[in-house]
Amino acid sequence: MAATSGKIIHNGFIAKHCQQNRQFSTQYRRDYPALILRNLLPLKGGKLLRTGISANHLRFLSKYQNGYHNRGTIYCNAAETSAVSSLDKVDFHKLQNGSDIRGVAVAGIEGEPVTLTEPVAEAIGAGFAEWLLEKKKPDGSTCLRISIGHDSRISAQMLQDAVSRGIASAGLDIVHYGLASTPAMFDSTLTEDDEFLCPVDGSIMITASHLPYNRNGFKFFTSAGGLGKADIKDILHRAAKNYEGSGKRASPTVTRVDYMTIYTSDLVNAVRKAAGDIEKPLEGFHIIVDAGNGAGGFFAAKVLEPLGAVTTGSQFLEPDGLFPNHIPNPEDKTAMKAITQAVLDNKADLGIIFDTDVDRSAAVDSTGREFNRNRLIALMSAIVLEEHPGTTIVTDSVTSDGLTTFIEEKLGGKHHRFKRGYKNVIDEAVRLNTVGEESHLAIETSGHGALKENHWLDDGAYLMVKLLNKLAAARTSGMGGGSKVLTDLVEGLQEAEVAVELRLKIDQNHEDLKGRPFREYGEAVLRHLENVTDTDQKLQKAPINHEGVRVSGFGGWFLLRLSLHDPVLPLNIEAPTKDDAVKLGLAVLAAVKDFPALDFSPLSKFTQQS
Ligand SMILES: O=P(O)(O)OC[C@H]1O[C@H](O)[C@H](O)[C@@H](O)[C@@H]1O
Repeated sequence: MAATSGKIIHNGFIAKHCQQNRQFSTQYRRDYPALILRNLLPLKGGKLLRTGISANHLRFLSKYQNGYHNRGTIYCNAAETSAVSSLDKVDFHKLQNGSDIRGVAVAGIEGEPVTLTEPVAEAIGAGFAEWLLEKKKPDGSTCLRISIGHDSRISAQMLQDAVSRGIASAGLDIVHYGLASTPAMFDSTLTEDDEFLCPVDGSIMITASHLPYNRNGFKFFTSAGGLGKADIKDILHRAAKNYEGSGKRASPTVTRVDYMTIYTSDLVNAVRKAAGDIEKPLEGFHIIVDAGNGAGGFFAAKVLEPLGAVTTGSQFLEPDGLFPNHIPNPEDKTAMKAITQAVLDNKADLGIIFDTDVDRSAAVDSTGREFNRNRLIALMSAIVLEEHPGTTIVTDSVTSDGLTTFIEEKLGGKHHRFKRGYKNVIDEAVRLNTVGEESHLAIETSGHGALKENHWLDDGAYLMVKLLNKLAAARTSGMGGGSKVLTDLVEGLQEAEVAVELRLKIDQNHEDLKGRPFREYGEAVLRHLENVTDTDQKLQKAPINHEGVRVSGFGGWFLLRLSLHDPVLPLNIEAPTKDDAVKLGLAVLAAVKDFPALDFSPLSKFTQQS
């Protein structure tokens, strides 16, 4: 969604940030009475003491931090940032996580020292600003502008202020959006709207997606999309230099913009337009949202309700960076159980669940059947193939054989199974279009998904808008209410009785690595597995495969591959029965047990169960 019309700024004001002590304090401007916070939090000289913040205090702070209220000035240090001294030597490259930056931002968990300190974040902010200057090469008359948003994590404000100082040191303008979603941040690089100071030249989302509360990180965008691995490496390289250099300190001038107003009104307008310009196309539908206390709570009040839907029974809409109810993650079984139960208890038509930063989503129909993983891809493929017959659907590597059959035989499309990683999948769909193969959907089993019609924006909320369009259109054409229209669309998708993912860890300190990086070791395991399966008559290697070793046999399949981020070999097995799945597991076990640095105990355990 990229807005192009003029709109009114809400909450727009200028906030000047004062120069801060490099090691300790972060200044927040709030109109919540400073006294209340002072009573609750241990203060010393206008700053929080750096020890003894209890879980309750953190919870209070996490909720409090996410309001849009401003003015009164409070000096505090929301998250403890110095388990390592702030000027300790830092290996910046270890903060790279594929095409994101991630680290530990809150102290207190044993064995997880803080790596994302204020000085580190400040150096990263400066690194991104320098990278952007080099990319855009503005002439002297223009000043580049960067938008910054964050999810509900308790370290969000601390990191936001620190990256802002870094950006200001490079002389760029800064716009704060407050609590926002990752897709909204990308959207702000595309939207043309002077009043909202858009488009921005670059954008930063402060999030660590579904990871635990003590982690945090950064995602970066320009109008060309999310930055790739090489760009992140470059930014971290620059950050390391900034961190070591003396670096000039800057007091950023920040403009606050309620960008989520633009973003949500675009989502609302998309549904209205698809329904033939009806004001309340979802009137009479009961739809429940579960935001898992992440940033997605807006979807109930700002998207569904204006469209006429009833949202009672929605849960965990309040931002709470300690995630007290469940992990905001549609891949998590507890999270899916929570939304399913809410739909059944409230006799709702549909349930919608988001991850923390709303770039991933899943749904549940009125009978409690989940639309996630392969079923969500099947549903989205059905919708997109109705609009674009024959188009190619690009997915990640762990998708099922049943999905391929469904897309190709039932829907008449083409399934291009590529690699794991949302950026890989999106980039591949973009590439296919450039070489003449039409593709309109790139989607992962993780719940990430992007459409060509939506600028290839990786947006969990927009995926849900496509489902809402379908509900609204079905009712308009007299096809009856409820989510049956969606359930009917995935009719015929074959789903395996047994579907497991086992994650086999590589011990990086094991002598069998002989000092090699874990990736080399993992690749050696994969090569060996490939050779062994080549000689087994009962197994057939997938003729086209872009990642790891994918093999069919015993009516099912397995895929062993290297994790995108971790020293782990994830193994997916799908089969019609447990016995068949065990046979596939035993074939893998026979090959990997020659590698002592690999912890294959989850696989041994799986093959012993019958
Ligand atoms: O390779 P894995 O460890 O399974 O992780 C892969 C996943 O990592 C992150 O969560 C990305 O956001 C996903 O796009 C990706 O699929």
